[in-house]
Amino acid sequence: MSRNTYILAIDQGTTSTRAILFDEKGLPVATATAQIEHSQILPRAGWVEHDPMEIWSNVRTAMGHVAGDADLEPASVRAIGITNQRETVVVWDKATGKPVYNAIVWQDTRTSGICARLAEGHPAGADRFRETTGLPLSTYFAGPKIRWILDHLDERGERGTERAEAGELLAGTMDSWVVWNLTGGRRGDDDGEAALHVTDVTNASRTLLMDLGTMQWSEEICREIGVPLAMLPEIVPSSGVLGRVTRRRMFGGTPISGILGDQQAALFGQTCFEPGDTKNTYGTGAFLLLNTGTTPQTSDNGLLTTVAYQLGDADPVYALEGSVAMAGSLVQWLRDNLGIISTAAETEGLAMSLEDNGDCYLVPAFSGLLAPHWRPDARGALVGLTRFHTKAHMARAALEATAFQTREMVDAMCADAGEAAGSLRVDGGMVGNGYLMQFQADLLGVDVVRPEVTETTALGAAFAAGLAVGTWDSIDRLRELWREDHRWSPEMPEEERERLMARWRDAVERTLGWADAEG
Ligand SMILES: Nc1ncnc2c1ncn2[C@@H]1O[C@H](COP(=O)(O)OP(=O)(O)O)[C@@H](O)[C@H]1O
Ligand SMILES: O=P(O)(O)OC[C@H](O)CO
Repeated sequence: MSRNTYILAIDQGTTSTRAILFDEKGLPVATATAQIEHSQILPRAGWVEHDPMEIWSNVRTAMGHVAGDADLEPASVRAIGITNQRETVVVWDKATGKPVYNAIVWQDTRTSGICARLAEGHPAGADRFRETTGLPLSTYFAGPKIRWILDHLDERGERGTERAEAGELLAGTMDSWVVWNLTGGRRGDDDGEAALHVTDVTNASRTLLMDLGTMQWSEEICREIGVPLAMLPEIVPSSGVLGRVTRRRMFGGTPISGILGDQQAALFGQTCFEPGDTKNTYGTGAFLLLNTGTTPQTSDNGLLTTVAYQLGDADPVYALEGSVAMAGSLVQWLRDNLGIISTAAETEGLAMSLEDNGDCYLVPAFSGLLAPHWRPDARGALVGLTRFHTKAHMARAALEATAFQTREMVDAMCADAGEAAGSLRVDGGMVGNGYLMQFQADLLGVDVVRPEVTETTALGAAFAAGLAVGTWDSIDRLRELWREDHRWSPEMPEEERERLMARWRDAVERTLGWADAEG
């Protein structure tokens, strides 16, 4: 293999960490990929944590697998790109590099009280920070999670707030944590290298703390939420050399030149560079992003305004996003909690064994509903059951739930953008399910298109990193690398599509108000 030819992408996701090597054609090198799962720590209902040290260890192990590829010379890796589960936060001690608490995961709802208190009595309620940040007050985002950790330390007499204000504690999303460790980590190891504390604009735009207009932390909102500025990372563009891997580690000296939150990375990997380009990722959750160009667009229909990417010192590009928490995770729930399937892929055959859905709907509001409803008080429901129903109906209802939720987000996007969607580019673990993809095309009434490389998240991070070091000279070159693999076209009559949507909306209504909004 020739030198300086590859880009290494590290994809630190909700359930696993992947390391994938890409060549100059944007194709993964099959012998140099690794995927390692980490523990999901569920201390009580609604709480979800990860062990940051386990994740860091998995990053190193995954990189080790890639480095161990028999044909690879480490020096032929030209740059590293990082992509990550967004909103999940780590707070760590700057001096020791040790986390002071487990990472609080994006799905975790323990901050419902903090969010409700911040919204209470304010004329705009949960939308009080939307104009500045693009986001509603919700347990989903990172800022209130950081505040929760500081409160927790204060309650235990561990001076969380004081130490954060003094810059002794640092906070960051998973990108910050991985970069900190790759570039030096614990001080005092000591070859004089200082670890970097940075985050990219896309991750920062998910904290509820960043001003979308200035791309800087909003001092006012940080004060309101109670997150000291001294503990926050520097915000950097998504593509640009920000530092190098410390000399004492694997791939020592390699530039780190791309960071993107995973959903923005998938948008980038799908080469959705033009305003109007849209992708949907079907993984643990489902995330629909629409490129809206260089002006942030506010949603009147329950979507988020977020940063799509920023290349060097160019103007940032924005997106509208619809996020739903439960998609593939609902299939996992059928497998792990109910035990009615043994693999996720089985759902396809079960769904196809039926002529219709038997008027049965499964609304996965397990921890409330995110876009476009934003209802923390909703809880899951299976409606329409009779003695006739079987596990095949449950499997089909679980798959269809993902398609119905996607259609709700697409409808919101069309209402905001004032135009109907063209085709939809798709990726993520569930796109291997032909039944779901056909049903999605039927329900949307547009083509659903899967690319050849479905690891679009990792690919997006590789693209961002490679652009910065000259592997690719422009986004036009990246566009040429995207290739279609499969297309599903709508076959369902319009009347049937709308009948099914009406039944779904009715089912959703029945889940609202079941739980206390403050958890
Ligand atoms: N053939 C399939 N049919 C339905 N769901 C699937 C299928 N294959 C994988 N999944 C679901 O996709 C998810 C994994 O997708 P992935 O993109 O790897 O997720 P993430 O990156 O969020 O960890 C799992 O929740 C799994 O249940
Ligand atoms: O790690 P994933 O693929 O489940 O993505 C998680 C999202 O970034 C949460 O916003």
